[in-house]
Amino acid sequence: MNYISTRGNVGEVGFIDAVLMGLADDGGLLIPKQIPRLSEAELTSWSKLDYKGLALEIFSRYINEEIPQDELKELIEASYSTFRDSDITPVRKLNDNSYVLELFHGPTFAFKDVALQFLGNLYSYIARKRNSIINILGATSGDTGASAIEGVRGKEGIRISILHPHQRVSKVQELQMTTVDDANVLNLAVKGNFDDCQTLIKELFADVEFKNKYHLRAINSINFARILAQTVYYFFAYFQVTADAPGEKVNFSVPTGNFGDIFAGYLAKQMGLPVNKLILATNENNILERFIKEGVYQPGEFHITHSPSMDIQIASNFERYLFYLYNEDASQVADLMRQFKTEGKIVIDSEKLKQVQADFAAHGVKNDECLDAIRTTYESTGYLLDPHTACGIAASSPYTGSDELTVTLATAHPAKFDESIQLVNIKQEFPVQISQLFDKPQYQTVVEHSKADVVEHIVKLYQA
Ligand SMILES: N[C@@H](CCOP(=O)(O)O)C(=O)O
Repeated sequence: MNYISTRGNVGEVGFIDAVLMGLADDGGLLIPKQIPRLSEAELTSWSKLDYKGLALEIFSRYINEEIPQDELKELIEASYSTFRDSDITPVRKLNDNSYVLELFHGPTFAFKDVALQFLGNLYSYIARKRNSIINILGATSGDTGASAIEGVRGKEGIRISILHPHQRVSKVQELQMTTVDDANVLNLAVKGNFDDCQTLIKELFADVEFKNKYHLRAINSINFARILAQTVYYFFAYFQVTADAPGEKVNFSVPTGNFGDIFAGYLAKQMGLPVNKLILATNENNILERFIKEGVYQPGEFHITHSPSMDIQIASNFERYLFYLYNEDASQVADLMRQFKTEGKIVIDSEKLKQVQADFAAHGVKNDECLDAIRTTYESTGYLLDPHTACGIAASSPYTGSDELTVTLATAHPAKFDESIQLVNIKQEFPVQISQLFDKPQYQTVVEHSKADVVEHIVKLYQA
């Protein structure tokens, strides 16, 4: 399997080079040259596999012999042995045909661990095998940063700098990142919002000379390895909920800000998983909802919400979807992205909009609606949702109560967002791994929203 760029100006590369390149050198995103398509027989045989077995099957389709099977198996084993649930991502029934897929049993209590435990180990593997220097640069609205740091802290040959928006992540997210005292970790709290952080790092990745000089590596979902690892739980959940109805189509409701998690679902569907609707759940930062409903992709006003990890205007992985929407025509994608840069928006025609609406449904959840979903779900089932999952549940409501099976991705543990949970007057107990963070000293550097300031700090770490 080789990888190409959504903008068509990068020669084909293998999986490891795609991981190392992160953002494609032409400014686009890397995608597999061909999406592997599964036969019904393969799907049936996969339905009996456990999580790690499924991961091995899926990863093998995208990695080929670059990483020998036994070594890939070891990487998977090491990555998922850190999870607290033996199913890795267990599925719970909420009521009738409605399920939640719990993705928060990894070390930092968020879905990001599923991919970043793997990517952290993969980077170590690449550092050893290829003698490559791994200087990670990432941006976070809270969860990716904590998870990426946890995935590589203290690891030989790896350094990591993470930019987060100063005072715009939850207290627990901040503590998870900034209480880490390993010398290979740098936390920069940028005076700005997540989009500012993401734009800064994308500018640095797009400067290919700088990127190569400092060996910059990505851990955000611009890195295809992130998407790949996240497809596994769609398959896993599908097989759990259709055990008595194999082949039946399933809806997935996905809280998403950067379009990465839902794009992984789209990829699973293109591989042949019987997915019905992909329901895109977002908050008041609703660029993706507006795109799906109206066909216009244009950032709006920035809102601070109860689901801070989704306080995002510009969704990285949107470009990957555009590539498939425009029938894999990289030159059209490059034109559209140029247009976005100059005019600040992309408008698609009615034919394309029909296709978008066949692929996705969308709902932008207002702050009150999010709290309402937490409260009513707790009262009716005793299940406590985190505010992002609550957006997923609210967005899925038109589909639940029917005959259709619907799975909502539970992207984080509620203890990460106690500020929101307190607003509905629910008292929760913190897992010990979280409560102990409050006694630790914090390490972070507050910086202006300035490329020069960020560069100064990260270069110091990378040259250490
Ligand atoms: N919600 C994310 C934002 C970064 O998204 P990513 O999927 O590209 O890493 C976060 O919690 O940091």
